[in-house]
Amino acid sequence: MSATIIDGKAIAAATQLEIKARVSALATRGIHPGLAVILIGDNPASHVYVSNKVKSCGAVGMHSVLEQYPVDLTEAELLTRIDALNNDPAIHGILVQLPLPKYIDEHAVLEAISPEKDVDGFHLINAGALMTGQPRLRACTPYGVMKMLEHSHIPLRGAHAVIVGASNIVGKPMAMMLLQAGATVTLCNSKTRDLSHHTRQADIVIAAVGRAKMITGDMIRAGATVIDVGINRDEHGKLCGDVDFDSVAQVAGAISPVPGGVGPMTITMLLMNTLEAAEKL
Ligand SMILES: Nc1nc2c(c(=O)[nH]1)N[C@@H](CN(C=O)c1ccc(C(=O)N[C@@H](CCC(=O)O)C(=O)O)cc1)CN2
Repeated sequence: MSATIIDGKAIAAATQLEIKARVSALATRGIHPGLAVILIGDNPASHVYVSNKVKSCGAVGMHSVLEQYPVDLTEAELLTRIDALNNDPAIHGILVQLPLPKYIDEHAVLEAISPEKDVDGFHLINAGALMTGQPRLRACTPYGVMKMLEHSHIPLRGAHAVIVGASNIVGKPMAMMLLQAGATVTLCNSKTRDLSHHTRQADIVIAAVGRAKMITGDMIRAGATVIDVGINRDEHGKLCGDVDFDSVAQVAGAISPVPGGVGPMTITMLLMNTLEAAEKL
């Protein structure tokens, strides 16, 4: 293996120390950042993620509330809860864990969260602010990737970044953040012809497509930086990313692993957004 490992766990730990210090500073102004997490249904992975979010709040000295509802909660009931949290002065950040049950309109729910408390950065106002170069609250996963690149001193200005996956949560906001940092961005999707033609030209590849190990070493230019956003299970049921780590690590200059890469940064940037929302008071 020749690639340097971009250790998301270590970067997350360092960033959480900074957040903790800023939380203490806010306490001197009588402000205690608070996060409300809403979880609907019994998706086991979602349960793990929300419990890690709540634990991480405690670790940096933030207040959190976890509201868990059965899968038959109606959309109207959910909107009523969001409205109450929008008006709760002890709550600075609200997130509704995705995916939602199919019968609930995700867009309606995300737009119901006050943009000032939208610590996932998914509200149209926050997505639009990012798009027009005036970022407010930013989507946590791409925000975390930007921190990882910054921490690893990967040059972005003038670099060619290829993103594989164009979701609202990762691919699209990632493209906007990289563009704003001066990168030339290619945004690929599931219908892109000859994907490796694009990835082989990249200085930076961001894999966010949701297919286990689909980015292989032959698709990567020697020395490129590869960030793996995927969370999948391989044929043995083991957690893996969208990147075939073993073959890509032979050619890449730097690579983030799964687990221990982008995942811990997603949670850390949620804390950062909650802090930033509270600091604006
Ligand atoms: N409202 C939201 N829903 C979802 C988001 C989101 O940002 N906001 N993202 C994903 C899930 N997610 C956070 O919610 C998330 C996924 C994975 C991790 C993580 O730390 N993964 C670990 C491995 C964990 C494991 O063992 O399963 C790692 O990569 O090291 C954190 C957060 C969808 N929903």
